[in-house]
Parts: sequence; C-alpha cells; structure tokens
Amino acid sequence: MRLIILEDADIVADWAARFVLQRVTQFAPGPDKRFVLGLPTGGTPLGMYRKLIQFYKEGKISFKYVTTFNMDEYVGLPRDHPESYHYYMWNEFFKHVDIDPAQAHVLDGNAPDLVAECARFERLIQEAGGVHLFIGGIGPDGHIAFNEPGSSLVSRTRVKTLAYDTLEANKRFFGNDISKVPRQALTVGVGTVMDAKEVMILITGVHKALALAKAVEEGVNHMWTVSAFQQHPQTLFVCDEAATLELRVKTVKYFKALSEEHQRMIEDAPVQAQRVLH
Ligand SMILES: N[C@@H]1[C@@H](O)[C@H](O)[C@@H](COP(=O)(O)O)O[C@@H]1O
Repeated sequence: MRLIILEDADIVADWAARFVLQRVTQFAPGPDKRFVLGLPTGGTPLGMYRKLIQFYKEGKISFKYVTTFNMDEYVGLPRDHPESYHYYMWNEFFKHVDIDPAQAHVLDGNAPDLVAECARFERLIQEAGGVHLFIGGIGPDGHIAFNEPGSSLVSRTRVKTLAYDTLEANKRFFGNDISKVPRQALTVGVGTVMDAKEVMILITGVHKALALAKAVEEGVNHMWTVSAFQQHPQTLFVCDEAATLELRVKTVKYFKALSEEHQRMIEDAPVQAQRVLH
C-alpha cells in the first residue's frame, strides 16, 4: 500500500490525472489491446476528469481504446436526471473525449431485473479481461463505491440499500432534501474492485480524515470497507493534507519521506509518450 500525501485537492486531481496518463500511455492501447479503467463519480474526481479532458485536447492521451466501468449508480433515478451517475459521467467526462460510448459501461439503475443487471456487469468486466486500474472514492464513513459499513469484503456487484450517513452526505446534490436521495443503488462489490490489477483511491477533505485513518492505520474491518485495500497488492491512497488530520504524525512523516519517489511515478509520463510515438 502506498499513501501519497499532496498539498490540496487540486494537486490530488492533477496527480491522479497524470497517473492515469502514465498508465494508459505505458500500456499503449490498440484495437486488440484495450486498457480497462474503473471510474468513480462524486465531487472528488471532478478535477481529475477536467485534467484528463485537457490532456486529451492537448493530444497527450486518447480514450479510443479504453474501456471503462463505473463503480455505481442510483436505483430508479432517470438516466437524464442531473444527479444520475450516467448524466454525471457523460457531462463531466465522456462527451469531451474520444471514448466509444459502447465501451463506457455504467450500471443501469432502471433495469427491469436489477440482479441480472449486476450479473451482466460482472460478466462484462470478465469479458474485458479484468480492470487494469480501478479509481475509487470513498464516503466519510469509509465506504468505497456504495459498499456501506458492514458490507462483505468479498462482495460482488449487487443492489445495496444506502446507509443513513450516505443519504446525509449526498443530500447536498438533491437540494439538501434527504427525502429526494434514492434509497438504493447498484454498486460494484469490494471483491470486484479487489480483482483489479491496480487500485487508486482519492481521498480529500477533513471530513474524510477519520475514514483515511481507519483505512491506513487500523486493521481490515468491514465497518470501513475501504480498509480492505490494505490487502491489495497494488493500492494507492492519494490524499490531501486535510484528509491526514486523524493520522499519526509518524505515519504522515513516513509517507511524506517517500514523496520524491511518488513524484517520479507520474513524471515518467511524457518520456513514455515519446517512446510510443517513435
Ligand atoms: N457512491 C459514491 C461514491 O462512489 C463516492 O466515492 C462518494 C464520495 O463522493 P464525494 O467525492 O463527492 O465526496 O460518494 C458516493 O457515496
């Protein structure tokens, strides 16, 4: 597990986008070799998407041969509702880049058979050969995707009823009216994300500080589902200073001492790009 501590949320967004650029470029996707990316929604990754759009416009990255799978979607919210994750992904990212819409998978929270929809999503991930890089966000209660406290750490894609804390946290997107937040969602399981070759979790803000401390300093605990990623062979937690406030000074010092190495992880990107081009 690596913990990458950066100054603020903007720098987290920039780092995350450069890391995606680095991974996709290094992989050199093509028609017979697609890069498979898992994607989150929420406020946290917005800056990363903006940066990736910028890289695309500058010709540094293409999504033509990238397949994506989103983490979650509300149940029963119309696809064109401004708070549906379909709407979010299309408006904040997909419509601005050259991704093939047929390769941009978002769970259908309006499917007539939700259980079958979840099984279909798992099958599609398998058929794509698994996820190379799953990017995630968390809730203040330490849930990853919509794997609420108490979720099985080997869970697969399924229907979840949302915890009160999640409804509270997400009501800001629904005019601060908790009754408007859908009560259920479809979500990839913790096990689904654990199967990815690499996982990058973005955590910013003081309201996520306790969750980060639980994720990093305490044991694996299904009441803080993000903590499962301690046991993933390639996990990056990328956070800002504010999110470290509940960590021990010792922990912060240890990981900050590795910051030069962390910087090198993204500085490779332009060099790799040249190698692919020539
Ligand atoms: N299901 C989503 C998560 O996938 C997301 O990571 C989380 C954090 O959102 P934000 O980044 O807005 O804090 O919100 C929701 O609960």
